[in-house]
Amino acid sequence: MPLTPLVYWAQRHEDIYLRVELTDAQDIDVHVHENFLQFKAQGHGAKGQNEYEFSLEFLSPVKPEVIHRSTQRQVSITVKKGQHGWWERLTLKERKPVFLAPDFDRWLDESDAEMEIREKEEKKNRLKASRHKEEEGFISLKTAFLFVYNLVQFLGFSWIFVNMTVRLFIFGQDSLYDTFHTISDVMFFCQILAAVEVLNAAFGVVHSGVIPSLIQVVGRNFVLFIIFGSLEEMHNRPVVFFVFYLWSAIEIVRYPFYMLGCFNTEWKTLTWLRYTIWIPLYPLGVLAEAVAVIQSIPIFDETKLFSIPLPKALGTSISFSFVLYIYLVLMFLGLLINFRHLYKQRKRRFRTKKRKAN
Ligand SMILES: CCCCCCCCCCCCC/C=C/C(=O)SCCNC(=O)CCNC(=O)[C@H](O)C(C)(C)COP(=O)(O)OP(=O)(O)OC[C@H]1O[C@@H](n2cnc3c(N)ncnc32)[C@H](O)[C@@H]1OP(=O)(O)O
Repeated sequence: MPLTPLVYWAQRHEDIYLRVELTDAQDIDVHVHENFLQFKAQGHGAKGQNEYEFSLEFLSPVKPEVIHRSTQRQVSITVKKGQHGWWERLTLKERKPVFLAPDFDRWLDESDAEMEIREKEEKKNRLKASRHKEEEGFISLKTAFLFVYNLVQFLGFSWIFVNMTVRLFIFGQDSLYDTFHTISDVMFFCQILAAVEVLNAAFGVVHSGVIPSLIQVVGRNFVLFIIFGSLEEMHNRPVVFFVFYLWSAIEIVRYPFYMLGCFNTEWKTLTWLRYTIWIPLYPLGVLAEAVAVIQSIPIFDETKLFSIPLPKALGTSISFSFVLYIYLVLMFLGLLINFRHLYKQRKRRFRTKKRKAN
């Protein structure tokens, strides 16, 4: 014959807690329907090892989900109230069942329970506020980092652009022949640093595309380090002037635009320039780079620099110019990808602005 275990109870505004005095309980079966709870389990209770069961008709309906957890000493049951609120008693009948008693370990009266809710909410708000502070700290660190990065690049490219322009006015055509000697150190610095842009895009620091940034940085550094840097014969060619001038012309607009963006500010003329002057500059820049690559092909063939040695049976070596022919095709593809990307950015930017203005 099943016996009834001792059951202790307590409540909060949202939950009912039941503690069933059964040790080593097994085959626990708890069912809840509307305001009815039924419990059945095998275990060691007040009357020794036996099957124990009880049922409760709650004061109000409860939610059907019920959580129970059994430990060596007891079975804990949590039932969610159907509606948030305080119950004046647990059961529908005013006379409480004899096996039921208050759980003084968890007992709180209504005002204490309200205080508990308030404390929990305050704790949550404090946590939220500290998270918000952390986020703000991270954002200001990110803004500071981007601002300094953009400032350094802006100063570098401004120095290049102004220096080349002044030299062009002073020395005329002669200045085209010694661009590499006067400018290359700063250009090397700026272009190595530009690798940061690929990392920024890859780690989501800024909303730039990774592929367009990679094409831009790899493309420029290939020309700078391989074509110009490794061939002394290229140093005095006017093509260096055109490549450097076209690169720096966009950057003295792009970096100040980003600097203002760091503070959610914009200057309309600068925005328009950033999203417009690439239209002539990009094809011209790639054209100038292609001319540099084509000019370097006979030099690589002659000097055999970077040529790839082959096994004797196949011939002596493959000239690096073979790689350069492939690169010329890649340049064309890179130009298409970045042109499309910049066109989309331009459309997005001006469409958003127009919508905001309406
Ligand atoms: C896989 C490798 C293969 C290699 C193959 C090589 C082939 C090579 C072929 C091509 C070679 C080209 C070489 C380059 C030549 C030239 O440069 S010619 C001169 C003219 N050039 C240009 O006009 C291009 C200039 N470059 C760019 O515009 C960029 O580098 C870009 C990656 C091509 C595009 O920029 P992107 O960042 O995607 O667009 P934006 O609209 O400007 O930015 C998006 C948002 O991100 C914010 N942001 C980006 N960077 C920063 C930053 N540093 N600081 C702060 N904020 C930044 C920006 O504000 C935008 O924000 P929202 O407006 O809020 O979206």
